[in-house]
Amino acid sequence: MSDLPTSDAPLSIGTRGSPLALAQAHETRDRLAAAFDLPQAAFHIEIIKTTGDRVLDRPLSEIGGKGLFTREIEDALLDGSIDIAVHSMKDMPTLQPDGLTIDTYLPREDVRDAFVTLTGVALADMPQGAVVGSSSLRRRAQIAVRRPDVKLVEFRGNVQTRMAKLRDGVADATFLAMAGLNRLGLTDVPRHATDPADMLPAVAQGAIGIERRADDTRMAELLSAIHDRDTGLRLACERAFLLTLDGSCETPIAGLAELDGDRLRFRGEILRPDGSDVLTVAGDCPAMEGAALGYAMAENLLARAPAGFFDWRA
Ligand SMILES: NCc1[nH]cc(CCC(=O)O)c1CC(=O)O
Repeated sequence: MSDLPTSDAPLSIGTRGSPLALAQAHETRDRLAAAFDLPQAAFHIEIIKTTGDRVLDRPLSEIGGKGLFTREIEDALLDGSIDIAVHSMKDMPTLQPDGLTIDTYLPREDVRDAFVTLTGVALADMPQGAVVGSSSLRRRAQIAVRRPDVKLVEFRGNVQTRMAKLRDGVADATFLAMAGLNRLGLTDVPRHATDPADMLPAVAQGAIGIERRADDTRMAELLSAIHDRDTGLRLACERAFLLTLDGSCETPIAGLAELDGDRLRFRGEILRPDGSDVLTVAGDCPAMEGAALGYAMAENLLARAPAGFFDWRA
């Protein structure tokens, strides 16, 4: 391997500064260090504040716009001040700006949503009229479908803030990604992992992707050493599904592709935000053909969606 990073010329890893983002950047650094037998000093972690980090008082769906958590980081890649950027793929826009690419994925964490309370019960066991805090359009719609009696309140913030809100009685429960809890080592947070067969996660949930300049062949070569092929195959399908639906809406979307031998099996759904309608789709394909399947699954939903399905915001 030519041209490995050194402590004099470290590889610069761009990331947001949240505890979860830092854990993901450290995992990326540690995997690269292990793959090439490099010291930590051969890497530099560059923390970059994004619009999504600055605006804390409004639901993200209200701020709107693409790339709330990514624009400033992508600018740093484009101007050469960092070499790679580590992202939660769940938060990534489906298309990257000209000149950038994501083709490296770390092994995927748990894809499930965790239903978090002070006691660890499931959503189905919550009392009538319980209050659930979530600012995710998808989770809110999925809760409304399952428990129309539940009262939904907006809820943002990191795990500690959310647990404090539960203790203060602001809400009885919230949803968090199992992946985040696991990556932060938060084993003591009472949670009930929801089976994806009961509630589909967000597209790309639990996946970390690494972005680089498209023409940076040195980084391409380095990153190929830590790429997880299975995650890449699953994400190709899920991201094609999202991309195809994306143009039309800010509609709640869920989807999950899983490998079964040499087959990829996908399930997806779109919902009305109030939970009054859910359309689901499922299919499978050879593992290498996930992008075509994701596209076809989305086209299927678009063809079946009743008039006005995507117009809820108007
Ligand atoms: N939207 C925020 C976000 N982006 C990624 C994760 C969790 C980790 C992951 O899914 O990879 C979270 C927090 C959450 O949903 O609980």
